[in-house]
Amino acid sequence: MPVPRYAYLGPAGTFTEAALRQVASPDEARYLPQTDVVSAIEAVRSHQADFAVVAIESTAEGGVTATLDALAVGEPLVLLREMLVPVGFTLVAAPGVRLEDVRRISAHPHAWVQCRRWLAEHVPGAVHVPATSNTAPAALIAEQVASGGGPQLAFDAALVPPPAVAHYGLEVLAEHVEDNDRAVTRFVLVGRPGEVPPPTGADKTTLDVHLPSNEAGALLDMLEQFAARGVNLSRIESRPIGDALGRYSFSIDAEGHIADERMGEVLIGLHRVCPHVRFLGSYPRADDVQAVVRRGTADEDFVAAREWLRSLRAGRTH
Ligand SMILES: O=C(O)C(=O)C[C@]1(C(=O)O)C=C[C@@H](O)C=C1
Repeated sequence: MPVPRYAYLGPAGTFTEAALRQVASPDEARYLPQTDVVSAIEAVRSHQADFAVVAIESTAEGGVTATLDALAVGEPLVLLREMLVPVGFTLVAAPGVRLEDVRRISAHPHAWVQCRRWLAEHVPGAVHVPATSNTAPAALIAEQVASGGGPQLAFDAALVPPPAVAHYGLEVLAEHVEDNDRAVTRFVLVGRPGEVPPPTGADKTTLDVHLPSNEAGALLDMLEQFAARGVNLSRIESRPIGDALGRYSFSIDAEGHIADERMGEVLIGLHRVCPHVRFLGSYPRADDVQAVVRRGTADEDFVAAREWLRSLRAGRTH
């Protein structure tokens, strides 16, 4: 059996790597670090990787737009699993730097927003130097230290995941600098379409849907497909399609599995009323919360109703 290859946002020590470790240990898989989520997703499309692990949603920012946009177009891919990683940050620097000397802080844009209040209070006026990942600046500091001082860095300190501190041998300026101690990021395992993971009773289905242009009530029509079948949504976001102003696609996470009768009926309904529906997979929920099945929406209810219709069509009257 060939060793499965996983593309993910590196370098080593990112939260994305923590999510990947929940899927496959480095002893049984090849980890392929990438500089951004789009490259990780494209590595699967180009067959350089078998799977990608990417952030899709965070308690700080909602949907990760780079991921949503990369999944919405191009060769179809599917989500196979979701992983949750608690997120917190440590402010680090090269040895010798003091907190009062810090003016420029390197951080992934999502990390910066998650520490904004702490930074405004403790390092007022600090300038954000955007980084490609949470550990990219850590690797640069470690390189500079290893090269005995090397070329000057464009920043004085960096926000990094706590496990990266020991990995890169960094100096801690402050711990727990995150504003929300319940921050979580949701990651997904992305693969090429094939078999859909079996239903577990606690599943999610991800879709990308376009609405008919210039039609009053089109959004309501689309949402009614879910509401009428008792399917709850856990995320819905609009993203520009890009071909004209005012044209948006809707990225949706719905509770349930495509194998559930009610979800099947939702997809049939969406196919009827929406010009474009991309199925991005049904997969087990990381929190294992079972879907609440509203009265009249269990599999048996749909099967019985279909049987009743069949008998009416066959000439019976009840
Ligand atoms: O995986 C990482 O460490 C990242 O840098 C990425 C990322 C993200 O894309 O949202 C992951 C988790 C945190 O919410 C901040 C940044």
